[in-house]
Amino acid sequence: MAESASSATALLKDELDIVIPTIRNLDFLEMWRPFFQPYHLIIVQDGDPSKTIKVPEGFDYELYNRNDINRILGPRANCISFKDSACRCFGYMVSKKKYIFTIDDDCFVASDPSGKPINALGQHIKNLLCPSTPFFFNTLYDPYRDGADFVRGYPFSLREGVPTAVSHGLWLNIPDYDAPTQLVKPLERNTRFVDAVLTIPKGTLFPMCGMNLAFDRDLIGPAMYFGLMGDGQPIGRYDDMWAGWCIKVICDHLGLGVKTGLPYIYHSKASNPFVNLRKEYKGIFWQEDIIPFFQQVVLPKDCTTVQKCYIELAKQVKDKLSKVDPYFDKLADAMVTWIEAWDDLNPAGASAKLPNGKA
Ligand SMILES: O=c1ccn([C@@H]2O[C@H](COP(=O)(O)OP(=O)(O)O[C@H]3O[C@@H](CO)[C@H](O)[C@H]3O)[C@@H](O)[C@H]2O)c(=O)[nH]1
Ligand SMILES: [Mn+2]
Repeated sequence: MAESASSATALLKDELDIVIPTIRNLDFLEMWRPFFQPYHLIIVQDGDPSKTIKVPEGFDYELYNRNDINRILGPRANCISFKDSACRCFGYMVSKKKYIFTIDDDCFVASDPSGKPINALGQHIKNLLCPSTPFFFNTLYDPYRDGADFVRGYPFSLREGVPTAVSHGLWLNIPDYDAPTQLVKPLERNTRFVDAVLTIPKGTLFPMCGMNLAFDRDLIGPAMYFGLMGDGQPIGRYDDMWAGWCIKVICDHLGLGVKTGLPYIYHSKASNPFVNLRKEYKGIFWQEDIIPFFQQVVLPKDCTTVQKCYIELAKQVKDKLSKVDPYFDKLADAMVTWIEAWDDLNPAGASAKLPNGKA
């Protein structure tokens, strides 16, 4: 029987939104009901806005389609992707909560090796409420976990850790492989459950997947822009990757932590590798320039807020990546538009206790 988060016991019930990008009906929520029901959902409906998305009874949600995005953002709506899961970042922008958990609609409840259903949301909350250790690697993994600690030789001056901004979960069954790997290994399934949560060390980038991801919106929200993907764009399936590289250099600069590992979800279906190849191929060779760019990024000391960091990053993208392809010039402008829209919808000091409801 799944351990359920009743309204009374649901951790961060009024401080966390669940953001779901979708082009399908949301029947998958039935299996998540024991864990998700107490929480507010923000559904970002992609594709045809005239299509009706069915949400199972009993969930508290707000739903935005493309007409809503255009109405709310006006001309700035062009920074939100269309016909790509990148549209989910609109949900981050309109949320009024401190925490976000985002999950794909083909991600089901996974079971741990004992067969117990995994409360992925509960584990993300644990990860976010526990410090990270980006400055010195603890070889016994998460030192704050019951039954573990800092090992001998770990500097005591670093044992307080830093605030955790991002919790990156993993996937059983269909792994998040790129199209070439998917084509070479069509039958490969991830059956390996690794019972660990790791802080990604400072100065190390990672490939962030958006299908099972949580973050502290107050600490890093403005940098969680999923870029220009999908319709009318030369690239797709690099939405979460781009956001992951941006948030990691900013977290490193601001002294915030990023964790990966538990929780697992069960990724139920593989998207079409041929369609994926068409979306990804430019990214596969562009990233050989993008990664060295992010590895050399230095943010000035006076970049003391996420917005200032992000605007500075956009400038450097424009200066140094536009020569790779004019797309990056457009992307850099969209990064600035995103921050303008974010600050419009989230004026500094606005109470996080605002009621739910359509922006
Ligand atoms: O045009 C679209 C397509 C899909 N969605 C919604 O987005 C998620 C993910 O869709 P799907 O599971 O079909 O695709 P995956 O390849 O498994 O997605 C993963 O790869 C990355 C693609 O960027 C991403 O990080 C992962 O999500 C579902 O909820 C679809 O309903 C959409 O909104 N628009
Ligand atoms: Mn999927």
